[in-house]
Amino acid sequence: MTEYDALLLLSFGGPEKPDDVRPFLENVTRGRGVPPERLDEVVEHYLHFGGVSPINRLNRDIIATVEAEFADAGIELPIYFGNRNWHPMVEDTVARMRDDGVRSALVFPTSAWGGYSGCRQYHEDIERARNAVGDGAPALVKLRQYYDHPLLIAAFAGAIGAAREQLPAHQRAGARLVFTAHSIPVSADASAGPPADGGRLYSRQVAEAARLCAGSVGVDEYDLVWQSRSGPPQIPWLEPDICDHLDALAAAGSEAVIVCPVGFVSDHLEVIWDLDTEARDRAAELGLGYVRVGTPGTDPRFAQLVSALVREMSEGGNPQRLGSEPLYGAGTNGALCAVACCEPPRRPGR
Ligand SMILES: CC1=C(CCC(=O)O)c2cc3nc(cc4[nH]c(cc5[nH]c(cc1n2)c(C)c5CCC(=O)O)c(CCC(=O)O)c4C)C(CCC(=O)O)=C3C
Ligand SMILES: [Fe+2]
Repeated sequence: MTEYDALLLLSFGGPEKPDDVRPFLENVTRGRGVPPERLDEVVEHYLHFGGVSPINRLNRDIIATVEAEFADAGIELPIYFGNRNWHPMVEDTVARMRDDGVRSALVFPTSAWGGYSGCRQYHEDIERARNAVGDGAPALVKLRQYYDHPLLIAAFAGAIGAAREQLPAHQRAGARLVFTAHSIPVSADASAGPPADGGRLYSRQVAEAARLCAGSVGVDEYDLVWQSRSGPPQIPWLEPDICDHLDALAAAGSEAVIVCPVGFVSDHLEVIWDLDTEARDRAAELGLGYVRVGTPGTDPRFAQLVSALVREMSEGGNPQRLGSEPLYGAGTNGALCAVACCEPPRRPGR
């Protein structure tokens, strides 16, 4: 059994006060060709919530539930928290880990998926942080993708059932189940995963997770749509967009929707703005009943999932999983998990 001294929860990061919003967005979009008009729009989304993204608080809540779960499970690993784009920055956290004497740590990413943004970029964060710390930086071993883990699917399935109960009784049976995940450029999806697997690893994993969740709640007919597209309008991203899809459902005579944010582990800004604000308003205009499914982050099964991944990595054994799409994502010190996996798109100016 390999010995590890700590777990690092590695996430995206978000602003915690109005003055943080611009510098945070500059970190996120550095060199990525996101047009200024889109950025101005996103600034407004954050300011709508007082300039505070819920994401850091949610990650601290996740850490608290995982600490309790580790205590129950007899896993003696302190948990550290670091982000890609905002404080606590992963570089600072890894420096603190070194100062605390951590030699070797597991890294739990808050994205369940393959693809550049959801997986490879986390390897890059690990490598950048270790380089910044230099001598004595701990070895960092990233945990694998977990999009089809039975505990994740069970948490979503439970939340779908609970959401259905929130609809008025007469809408429950007929409500359309709609899964949604973060859109990415079609070109980024095409290069997601090792080329030998044929690409599209992100959208294939999302589609499989949706199928598994629907199956767990006994629903045969459902939809998968995308949200929160960014980038210049002439570049194609995964479609249909959630709001366009609500129009189509209303036109086809649907009376209500159950919207499941299968692509997100917690209620961060894309969920509370794009779903709880924009999509909900659209549904109201269309006269569609609307309920949004809760995310799994604070479900005890999510903490158990972290324990299970830690055990799997330290004790070996086959991954517990329900799906069959290719599964990657584990790597040491930022090394890629497979040859040419999730090559980043070429962007202007790079
Ligand atoms: C696949 C995916 C996930 C899920 C996997 C994972 O969780 O990692 C995710 C998560 C998140 N994305 C987030 C925020 C943002 N994403 C942006 C931009 C982008 N996201 C992309 C993809 C993804 N993003 C892409 C292809 C871009 C275009 C620019 C680029 O090529 O990188 C921008 C720039 C402005 C905009 O254009 O919207 C912001 C502010 C937050 C924090 C929210 C909060 O504060 O609560 C979280 C968790
Ligand atoms: Fe994003």
